[in-house]
Amino acid sequence: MTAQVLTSTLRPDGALAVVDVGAHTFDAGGELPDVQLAYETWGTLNAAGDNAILVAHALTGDTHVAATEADPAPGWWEGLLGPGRPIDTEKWFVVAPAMVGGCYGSTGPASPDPEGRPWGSRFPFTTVRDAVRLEARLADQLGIRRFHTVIGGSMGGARALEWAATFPGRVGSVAVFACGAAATAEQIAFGQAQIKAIENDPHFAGGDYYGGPVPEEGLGLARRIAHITYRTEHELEVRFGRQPQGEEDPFGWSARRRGRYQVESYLDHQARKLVDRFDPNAYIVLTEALMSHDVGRGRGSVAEALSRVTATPFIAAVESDRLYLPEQSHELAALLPGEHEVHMISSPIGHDGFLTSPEQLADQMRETLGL
Ligand SMILES: N[C@@H](CCO)C(=O)O
Repeated sequence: MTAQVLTSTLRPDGALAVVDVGAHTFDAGGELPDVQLAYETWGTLNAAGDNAILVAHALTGDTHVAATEADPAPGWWEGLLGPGRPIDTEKWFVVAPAMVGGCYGSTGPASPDPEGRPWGSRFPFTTVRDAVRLEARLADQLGIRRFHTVIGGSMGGARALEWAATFPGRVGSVAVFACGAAATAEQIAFGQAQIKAIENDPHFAGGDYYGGPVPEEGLGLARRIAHITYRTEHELEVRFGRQPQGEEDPFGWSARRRGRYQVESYLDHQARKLVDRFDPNAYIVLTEALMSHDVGRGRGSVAEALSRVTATPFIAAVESDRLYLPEQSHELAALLPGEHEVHMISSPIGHDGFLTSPEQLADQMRETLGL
Protein backbone atom coordinates (compact mmCIF):
# COMPACT_ATOMS: atom_id res chain seq x y z
CA MET A 1 0.00 0.00 0.00
CA THR A 2 1.41 3.39 -0.88
CA ALA A 3 1.40 6.50 1.24
CA GLN A 4 -0.91 8.10 -1.31
CA VAL A 5 -3.62 5.48 -0.77
CA LEU A 6 -3.09 5.74 2.93
CA THR A 7 -3.67 9.42 3.12
CA SER A 8 -7.01 8.94 1.46
CA THR A 9 -8.07 6.08 3.72
CA LEU A 10 -7.10 7.77 6.96
CA ARG A 11 -9.56 9.95 8.78
CA PRO A 12 -8.63 13.53 9.69
CA ASP A 13 -6.04 13.78 12.42
CA GLY A 14 -7.38 12.13 15.55
CA ALA A 15 -10.81 11.04 14.45
CA LEU A 16 -11.66 7.54 15.61
CA ALA A 17 -11.50 5.15 12.70
CA VAL A 18 -12.60 1.53 12.62
CA VAL A 19 -11.21 -1.12 10.29
CA ASP A 20 -12.17 -4.69 9.64
CA VAL A 21 -9.20 -7.01 10.21
CA GLY A 22 -11.04 -10.22 9.40
CA ALA A 23 -11.71 -13.51 11.17
CA HIS A 24 -9.48 -14.60 14.04
CA THR A 25 -8.80 -17.90 15.76
CA PHE A 26 -7.73 -17.04 19.26
CA ASP A 27 -4.70 -18.47 21.08
CA ALA A 28 -6.98 -20.46 23.37
CA GLY A 29 -9.06 -21.78 20.49
CA GLY A 30 -12.12 -19.54 20.28
CA GLU A 31 -13.04 -17.85 17.05
CA LEU A 32 -14.61 -14.65 15.82
CA PRO A 33 -15.82 -14.47 12.23
CA ASP A 34 -15.01 -10.80 11.97
CA VAL A 35 -12.89 -8.48 14.13
CA GLN A 36 -12.95 -4.71 13.97
CA LEU A 37 -10.25 -2.52 15.46
CA ALA A 38 -10.77 1.11 16.35
CA TYR A 39 -7.84 3.49 16.40
CA GLU A 40 -6.84 7.14 16.47
CA THR A 41 -3.90 8.63 14.63
CA TRP A 42 -1.70 11.71 14.89
CA GLY A 43 0.65 13.11 12.26
CA THR A 44 1.28 11.77 8.76
CA LEU A 45 2.85 8.58 7.51
CA ASN A 46 5.80 9.52 5.31
CA ALA A 47 6.33 8.17 1.80
CA ALA A 48 8.83 5.57 3.02
CA GLY A 49 6.35 4.40 5.66
CA ASP A 50 9.10 4.35 8.28
CA ASN A 51 7.99 7.02 10.77
CA ALA A 52 5.22 5.06 12.52
CA ILE A 53 4.86 4.63 16.27
CA LEU A 54 2.29 2.43 17.96
CA VAL A 55 1.02 3.50 21.40
CA ALA A 56 -0.71 0.77 23.40
CA HIS A 57 -3.17 1.68 26.18
CA ALA A 58 -3.44 0.13 29.62
CA LEU A 59 -6.27 -1.96 31.09
CA THR A 60 -9.09 0.57 30.96
CA GLY A 61 -7.45 2.96 28.54
CA ASP A 62 -8.59 3.92 25.10
CA THR A 63 -7.36 5.29 21.81
CA HIS A 64 -7.27 8.89 23.00
CA VAL A 65 -3.62 9.30 23.92
CA ALA A 66 -3.61 13.06 23.41
CA ALA A 67 -5.85 15.90 22.27
CA THR A 68 -6.56 16.22 18.58
CA GLU A 69 -8.44 18.61 16.35
CA ALA A 70 -11.28 16.11 16.14
CA ASP A 71 -11.31 15.54 19.90
CA PRO A 72 -9.65 18.30 21.92
CA ALA A 73 -10.19 16.55 25.27
CA PRO A 74 -6.83 15.81 26.89
CA GLY A 75 -5.65 12.24 26.50
CA TRP A 76 -4.10 9.83 28.98
CA TRP A 77 -0.51 10.50 27.85
CA GLU A 78 -1.06 14.11 26.89
CA GLY A 79 2.42 15.17 27.96
CA LEU A 80 4.17 12.63 25.77
CA LEU A 81 2.41 13.17 22.47
CA GLY A 82 1.97 16.26 20.30
CA PRO A 83 3.94 18.91 18.45
CA GLY A 84 7.26 19.49 20.21
CA ARG A 85 6.58 16.77 22.77
CA PRO A 86 8.74 13.64 23.19
CA ILE A 87 6.67 11.83 20.55
CA ASP A 88 6.58 14.79 18.20
CA THR A 89 3.57 14.46 15.93
CA GLU A 90 5.15 16.87 13.44
CA LYS A 91 7.64 14.08 12.83
CA TRP A 92 5.96 10.81 13.75
CA PHE A 93 2.82 9.10 12.55
CA VAL A 94 1.25 7.69 15.70
CA VAL A 95 -1.37 4.95 15.81
CA ALA A 96 -3.25 4.03 18.99
CA PRO A 97 -5.54 1.00 18.62
CA ALA A 98 -8.21 0.00 21.11
CA MET A 99 -7.53 -3.53 22.27
CA VAL A 100 -9.78 -6.35 21.06
CA GLY A 101 -12.03 -7.49 23.91
CA GLY A 102 -12.46 -3.99 25.29
CA CYS A 103 -15.25 -1.46 24.93
CA TYR A 104 -13.68 1.49 23.12
CA GLY A 105 -14.65 0.72 19.53
CA SER A 106 -12.86 -2.54 18.79
CA THR A 107 -14.76 -5.83 18.81
CA GLY A 108 -15.55 -6.85 22.39
CA PRO A 109 -18.10 -8.79 24.38
CA ALA A 110 -20.77 -6.13 23.88
CA SER A 111 -20.33 -6.26 20.08
CA PRO A 112 -22.99 -8.04 18.04
CA ASP A 113 -22.49 -11.54 16.64
CA PRO A 114 -23.60 -12.20 13.03
CA GLU A 115 -27.20 -12.57 14.29
CA GLY A 116 -27.02 -9.22 16.05
CA ARG A 117 -26.85 -10.56 19.63
CA PRO A 118 -24.06 -9.35 21.91
CA TRP A 119 -21.27 -11.94 22.23
CA GLY A 120 -21.45 -11.74 26.03
CA SER A 121 -20.37 -15.03 27.64
CA ARG A 122 -19.43 -16.42 24.21
CA PHE A 123 -16.64 -13.90 23.64
CA PRO A 124 -13.40 -15.87 23.21
CA PHE A 125 -10.70 -15.96 25.87
CA THR A 126 -8.25 -13.34 24.64
CA THR A 127 -4.51 -13.06 25.20
CA VAL A 128 -2.15 -10.14 24.81
CA ARG A 129 -0.67 -12.09 21.91
CA ASP A 130 -4.06 -12.24 20.19
CA ALA A 131 -4.30 -8.48 20.51
CA VAL A 132 -0.87 -7.99 18.96
CA ARG A 133 -1.55 -10.32 16.04
CA LEU A 134 -4.70 -8.36 15.24
CA GLU A 135 -2.88 -5.05 15.59
CA ALA A 136 -0.33 -6.33 13.05
CA ARG A 137 -3.18 -6.71 10.58
CA LEU A 138 -4.20 -3.13 11.28
CA ALA A 139 -0.61 -2.08 10.58
CA ASP A 140 -0.74 -4.02 7.29
CA GLN A 141 -3.86 -2.14 6.28
CA LEU A 142 -2.26 1.19 7.14
CA GLY A 143 0.80 0.29 5.06
CA ILE A 144 3.12 0.12 8.07
CA ARG A 145 5.64 -2.67 7.56
CA ARG A 146 7.72 -1.80 10.60
CA PHE A 147 7.12 0.47 13.58
CA HIS A 148 9.96 2.74 14.57
CA THR A 149 8.74 2.29 18.16
CA VAL A 150 6.03 0.41 19.99
CA ILE A 151 5.34 1.90 23.40
CA GLY A 152 2.95 1.33 26.28
CA GLY A 153 2.51 1.12 30.03
CA SER A 154 1.05 -1.58 32.26
CA MET A 155 -1.08 -3.73 29.94
CA GLY A 156 0.13 -1.45 27.15
CA GLY A 157 3.66 -2.40 28.19
CA ALA A 158 2.71 -6.07 27.95
CA ARG A 159 1.40 -5.44 24.43
CA ALA A 160 4.53 -3.54 23.45
CA LEU A 161 6.77 -6.33 24.70
CA GLU A 162 4.65 -8.95 22.98
CA TRP A 163 4.94 -6.97 19.74
CA ALA A 164 8.74 -7.09 20.03
CA ALA A 165 8.71 -10.84 20.75
CA THR A 166 6.14 -11.82 18.12
CA PHE A 167 7.28 -9.57 15.29
CA PRO A 168 10.98 -8.85 15.80
CA GLY A 169 11.33 -7.65 12.23
CA ARG A 170 8.54 -5.13 12.60
CA VAL A 171 9.65 -3.26 15.74
CA GLY A 172 12.68 -0.96 15.78
CA SER A 173 12.49 -0.05 19.45
CA VAL A 174 10.17 -0.99 22.28
CA ALA A 175 9.28 1.01 25.37
CA VAL A 176 7.79 -0.89 28.29
CA PHE A 177 6.57 1.17 31.22
CA ALA A 178 5.57 -0.43 34.55
CA CYS A 179 5.32 -4.02 33.36
CA GLY A 180 7.38 -7.18 33.59
CA ALA A 181 7.90 -10.11 31.23
CA ALA A 182 5.01 -12.13 32.65
CA ALA A 183 2.15 -11.56 35.07
CA THR A 184 3.25 -12.55 38.56
CA ALA A 185 1.29 -14.71 41.00
CA GLU A 186 0.26 -11.62 42.94
CA GLN A 187 -0.88 -9.75 39.83
CA ILE A 188 -2.92 -12.81 38.85
CA ALA A 189 -4.34 -12.97 42.38
CA PHE A 190 -5.49 -9.34 42.31
CA GLY A 191 -6.99 -9.97 38.88
CA GLN A 192 -8.93 -12.98 40.09
CA ALA A 193 -10.40 -11.06 43.04
CA GLN A 194 -11.61 -8.39 40.61
CA ILE A 195 -13.15 -10.91 38.23
CA LYS A 196 -14.93 -12.67 41.11
CA ALA A 197 -16.34 -9.34 42.26
CA ILE A 198 -18.04 -8.93 38.89
CA GLU A 199 -19.10 -12.54 38.44
CA ASN A 200 -20.68 -12.58 41.90
CA ASP A 201 -22.86 -9.57 41.15
CA PRO A 202 -26.46 -10.86 40.98
CA HIS A 203 -26.90 -8.98 37.70
CA PHE A 204 -23.97 -10.71 35.99
CA ALA A 205 -26.17 -13.49 34.53
CA GLY A 206 -23.18 -15.54 33.44
CA GLY A 207 -22.02 -12.61 31.29
CA ASP A 208 -25.26 -12.32 29.31
CA TYR A 209 -26.70 -9.28 31.05
CA TYR A 210 -27.09 -7.06 27.99
CA GLY A 211 -30.62 -5.74 27.75
CA GLY A 212 -31.05 -6.09 31.53
CA PRO A 213 -29.50 -4.54 34.61
CA VAL A 214 -25.72 -4.18 34.40
CA PRO A 215 -23.51 -5.71 37.15
CA GLU A 216 -22.38 -2.25 38.24
CA GLU A 217 -21.79 -3.11 41.88
CA GLY A 218 -19.41 -5.88 40.88
CA LEU A 219 -17.51 -3.67 38.45
CA GLY A 220 -17.32 -0.92 41.06
CA LEU A 221 -15.90 -3.35 43.61
CA ALA A 222 -13.38 -4.62 41.05
CA ARG A 223 -12.25 -1.04 40.43
CA ARG A 224 -11.89 -0.35 44.15
CA ILE A 225 -9.66 -3.41 44.58
CA ALA A 226 -7.63 -2.42 41.52
CA HIS A 227 -7.35 1.25 42.39
CA ILE A 228 -5.83 0.51 45.80
CA THR A 229 -3.11 -1.45 44.01
CA TYR A 230 -2.52 1.46 41.60
CA ARG A 231 -1.69 3.83 44.47
CA THR A 232 0.47 3.60 47.63
CA GLU A 233 -0.15 3.30 51.33
CA HIS A 234 1.89 6.47 51.86
CA GLU A 235 -0.11 8.51 49.37
CA LEU A 236 -3.45 7.44 50.81
CA GLU A 237 -2.24 8.16 54.34
CA VAL A 238 -0.87 11.61 53.56
CA ARG A 239 -3.80 12.54 51.36
CA PHE A 240 -6.72 11.20 53.38
CA GLY A 241 -5.50 9.85 56.70
CA ARG A 242 -8.47 9.13 58.95
CA GLN A 243 -10.44 12.19 57.85
CA PRO A 244 -14.21 11.83 57.56
CA GLN A 245 -15.77 12.75 54.24
CA GLY A 246 -17.31 16.21 54.63
CA GLU A 247 -20.05 16.18 57.24
CA GLU A 248 -20.27 12.37 57.23
CA ASP A 249 -19.58 10.52 60.47
CA PRO A 250 -17.71 7.22 60.10
CA PHE A 251 -18.72 6.40 63.70
CA GLY A 252 -22.37 7.26 63.31
CA TRP A 253 -25.39 6.20 61.37
CA SER A 254 -27.73 8.27 59.36
CA ALA A 255 -30.53 6.87 57.22
CA ARG A 256 -29.26 3.38 58.17
CA ARG A 257 -25.86 4.10 56.63
CA ARG A 258 -22.46 4.57 58.28
CA GLY A 259 -20.71 7.78 57.30
CA ARG A 260 -17.58 7.40 55.20
CA TYR A 261 -13.93 8.20 55.63
CA GLN A 262 -12.52 10.39 52.88
CA VAL A 263 -10.64 7.49 51.40
CA GLU A 264 -13.89 5.53 51.10
CA SER A 265 -15.50 8.41 49.28
CA TYR A 266 -12.45 8.58 47.01
CA LEU A 267 -12.77 4.88 46.14
CA ASP A 268 -16.52 5.27 45.61
CA HIS A 269 -15.72 8.06 43.16
CA GLN A 270 -13.15 5.99 41.26
CA ALA A 271 -15.62 3.09 41.12
CA ARG A 272 -18.43 5.32 39.82
CA LYS A 273 -16.21 6.81 37.16
CA LEU A 274 -15.31 3.39 35.80
CA VAL A 275 -18.86 2.06 35.99
CA ASP A 276 -19.96 5.06 33.91
CA ARG A 277 -17.47 4.32 31.15
CA PHE A 278 -16.73 0.58 31.05
CA ASP A 279 -18.43 -2.71 30.24
CA PRO A 280 -18.03 -5.34 33.00
CA ASN A 281 -17.50 -8.18 30.50
CA ALA A 282 -14.79 -6.16 28.77
CA TYR A 283 -13.17 -5.63 32.16
CA ILE A 284 -13.11 -9.40 32.69
CA VAL A 285 -11.79 -10.17 29.19
CA LEU A 286 -8.99 -7.62 29.47
CA THR A 287 -8.12 -8.60 33.04
CA GLU A 288 -7.85 -12.24 31.97
CA ALA A 289 -5.70 -11.16 29.04
CA LEU A 290 -3.38 -9.33 31.40
CA MET A 291 -3.27 -12.36 33.73
CA SER A 292 -2.25 -14.45 30.71
CA HIS A 293 0.65 -12.13 29.89
CA ASP A 294 3.74 -14.32 29.59
CA VAL A 295 6.17 -13.45 26.86
CA GLY A 296 7.74 -16.91 27.30
CA ARG A 297 4.57 -18.93 26.69
CA GLY A 298 5.17 -21.38 23.84
CA ARG A 299 8.69 -19.99 23.32
CA GLY A 300 10.69 -22.25 25.63
CA SER A 301 11.01 -19.75 28.48
CA VAL A 302 10.88 -16.05 29.24
CA ALA A 303 14.65 -15.94 28.88
CA GLU A 304 14.56 -17.62 25.46
CA ALA A 305 11.79 -15.38 24.22
CA LEU A 306 13.56 -12.23 25.36
CA SER A 307 16.92 -13.35 23.99
CA ARG A 308 15.39 -13.19 20.51
CA VAL A 309 14.12 -9.61 20.81
CA THR A 310 15.97 -7.37 18.37
CA ALA A 311 14.21 -4.08 19.15
CA THR A 312 16.13 -1.49 21.17
CA PRO A 313 14.47 -1.58 24.59
CA PHE A 314 13.50 1.28 26.85
CA ILE A 315 12.44 -0.13 30.20
CA ALA A 316 10.80 2.14 32.77
CA ALA A 317 9.29 1.64 36.21
CA VAL A 318 7.67 3.76 38.90
CA GLU A 319 9.83 3.71 41.99
CA SER A 320 6.85 3.36 44.38
CA ASP A 321 4.87 0.87 42.26
CA ARG A 322 3.62 -1.90 44.53
CA LEU A 323 1.78 -3.77 41.77
CA TYR A 324 4.37 -3.91 38.99
CA LEU A 325 7.47 -3.84 41.13
CA PRO A 326 10.58 -2.10 39.76
CA GLU A 327 12.53 -5.33 40.37
CA GLN A 328 10.33 -7.00 37.75
CA SER A 329 11.41 -4.33 35.27
CA HIS A 330 15.04 -4.99 36.27
CA GLU A 331 14.54 -8.71 35.60
CA LEU A 332 13.09 -7.88 32.20
CA ALA A 333 15.97 -5.54 31.35
CA ALA A 334 18.53 -8.14 32.43
CA LEU A 335 17.06 -10.81 30.14
CA LEU A 336 16.96 -8.63 27.03
CA PRO A 337 20.06 -8.78 24.79
CA GLY A 338 22.66 -6.16 25.76
CA GLU A 339 23.00 -3.93 28.81
CA HIS A 340 19.99 -1.78 29.69
CA GLU A 341 19.26 0.70 32.40
CA VAL A 342 15.82 0.75 34.02
CA HIS A 343 14.57 4.33 33.88
CA MET A 344 12.79 5.31 37.06
CA ILE A 345 9.77 7.59 37.37
CA SER A 346 9.98 9.31 40.72
CA SER A 347 6.47 9.47 42.15
CA PRO A 348 4.91 8.76 45.52
CA ILE A 349 1.62 7.54 44.04
CA GLY A 350 2.60 4.08 42.82
CA HIS A 351 1.63 2.31 39.59
CA ASP A 352 -0.50 5.19 38.25
CA GLY A 353 2.74 7.22 38.15
CA PHE A 354 3.27 5.87 34.62
CA LEU A 355 0.14 7.84 33.65
CA THR A 356 0.71 10.98 35.73
CA SER A 357 4.48 11.54 35.32
CA PRO A 358 5.88 9.90 32.17
CA GLU A 359 7.35 13.26 31.02
CA GLN A 360 10.07 12.82 33.62
CA LEU A 361 11.69 10.41 31.19
CA ALA A 362 11.33 12.60 28.09
CA ASP A 363 15.07 13.16 27.55
CA GLN A 364 15.97 9.51 28.13
CA MET A 365 13.21 8.42 25.76
CA ARG A 366 14.37 10.79 23.03
CA GLU A 367 17.92 9.51 23.36
CA THR A 368 17.31 5.76 23.68
CA LEU A 369 14.40 5.48 21.29
CA GLY A 370 15.84 7.92 18.76
CA LEU A 371 12.69 10.03 18.76
N1 LIG B 1 -5.37 3.42 35.80
C1 LIG B 1 -4.89 2.51 34.79
C2 LIG B 1 -4.06 1.53 35.48
C3 LIG B 1 -3.92 0.18 34.88
O1 LIG B 1 -2.59 -0.02 34.59
C4 LIG B 1 -6.05 1.93 34.02
O2 LIG B 1 -7.16 1.98 34.50
O3 LIG B 1 -5.86 1.49 32.91
